[in-house]
Amino acid sequence: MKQTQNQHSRIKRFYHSLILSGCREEHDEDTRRKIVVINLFAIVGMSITLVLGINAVLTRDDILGIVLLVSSAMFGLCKGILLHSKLQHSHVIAPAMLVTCLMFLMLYLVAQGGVAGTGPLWIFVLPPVAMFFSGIRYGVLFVGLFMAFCILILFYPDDALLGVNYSHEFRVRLLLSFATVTFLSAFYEHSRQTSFTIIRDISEKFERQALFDALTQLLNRRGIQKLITHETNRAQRQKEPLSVVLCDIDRFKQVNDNYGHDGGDIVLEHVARLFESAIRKQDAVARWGGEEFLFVLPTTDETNATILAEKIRQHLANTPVNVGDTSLTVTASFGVAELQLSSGLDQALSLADKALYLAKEKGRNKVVSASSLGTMAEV
Ligand SMILES: Nc1nc2c(ncn2[C@@H]2O[C@H](COP(=O)(O)OP(=O)(O)OP(=O)(O)O)[C@@H](O)[C@H]2O)c(=O)[nH]1
Repeated sequence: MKQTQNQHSRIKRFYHSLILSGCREEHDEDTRRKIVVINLFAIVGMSITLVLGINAVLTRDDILGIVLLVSSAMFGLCKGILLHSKLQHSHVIAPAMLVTCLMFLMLYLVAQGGVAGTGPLWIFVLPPVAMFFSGIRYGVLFVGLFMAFCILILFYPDDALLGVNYSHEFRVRLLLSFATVTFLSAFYEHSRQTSFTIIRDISEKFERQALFDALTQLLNRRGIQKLITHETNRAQRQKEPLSVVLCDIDRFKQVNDNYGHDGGDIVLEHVARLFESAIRKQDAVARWGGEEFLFVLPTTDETNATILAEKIRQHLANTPVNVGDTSLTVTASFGVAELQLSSGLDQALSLADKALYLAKEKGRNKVVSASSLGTMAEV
C-alpha cells in the first residue's frame, strides 16, 4: 500500500517537473496554461532539434548540425530555467529565450536552406508561438524584427547572405504567406485574450454573487462560512476568545406590510450600512437570513461583544431611515454568545439564537447574552 503511494507521489512529482515547472500559486489560470505550453514546447523543441542535429552531423552537414545542437541546448536551458523553482520570473525569461532562440534558428534555416532547401517551411511556427508566449505587442515586435532580417537575407544584393538558391517568386510568396500567418496569429491571440478576459470577469461575477448578498452587498450565509471556519480554528489554536452575535430586525413584517417590499429593502440596506460602519476591520457581519444578521467578532469575549451589540442597538434605534416621505425608526434584537473551546461553533450559534429568541420575548430592542440565559429566562 505504502509502496503504491510512494510510486504515485513519484509519478506526480515527475509529471509536475515535466509539465508544470515554473507554475506558482499566485499565477492565474491563463499564466498556468501558458507555462504548461512553454514546458511542452521546450521539451519538444529540445528533442526535435537534438534528433535533427545528430542526423545533420551524421550526414556530414556539420554547420547545420552544430546550429541544431546549440538550439537543442538552448531549449534545454529554457526548461532548466523553468525547473529553477527560486527564479521569480522564470515564466517570463524562459519564453523570451525560447522565442529568441527560435528566431535565430529560423533565420539560419532561411539563409542556408536546411535539408534540401526545406528550411523556410519551419518559419511558420514562429508567429503563433511568439504571439502566445509574449503577448500581441511583443509578439508583433519579435515577428516584425524577424521579417526585417528575412527581407535583408533574401534580397541582399548578389544573394551574398544566402547559402541556397531560391527563385524570386518563392522569396516573395514566402514573405507574403508568412505575413498572412502573422496577421492570423495576432488576430487569434487577440480573440483568445478577449475571450479569456470575458470568461474571467463572468466567473468573478458569479463567484461574488455566490458569496455576497445582492441587496445589502454584505457576505451571505455561504460567504461568511469560510471566514467562520478560519476564525474558529485560529481562536481554538491560539486560545483566543471569539464571539458571535445574531441580530434580527424587530417587526420587520410590519415594515413590509406598511411600506411594501421595496420599503423593506430600503430598511435592510440601511441596517447593513449601519452595521458595517459600526464594527472593526477584523470583525465581519453577514446577512444570515431574510432580516437576520450575524456578527463574527475575533479576539472578543462575551462581555465585550455584549457591550458592542448594545452600542449598535442604540445607534440603530437613534438613526431613523427615510422610506418614501416617512422617517422610520428601526430597532433590532441581539443574541450574544462566546465560542467555547470544548463545544465548538454550532453550540455558540445555537446559544446566540436562544439569547436572540429571549430578547424578542422580553419585548424586543434588547441585547441578551448567552451567559445570562438561565437567569433572564426566569425573570
Ligand atoms: N423587503 C424584504 N423583506 C424580507 C426579505 N427577506 C425576508 N423578508 C421579510 O421579513 C419578514 C420577517 O417577518 P417575521 O419573521 O414574522 O419577523 P418580524 O416581523 O421581524 O417579527 P419579529 O422578528 O418577531 O420582531 C417577512 O415578512 C419576510 O417576508 C427581503 O429581502 N426583503
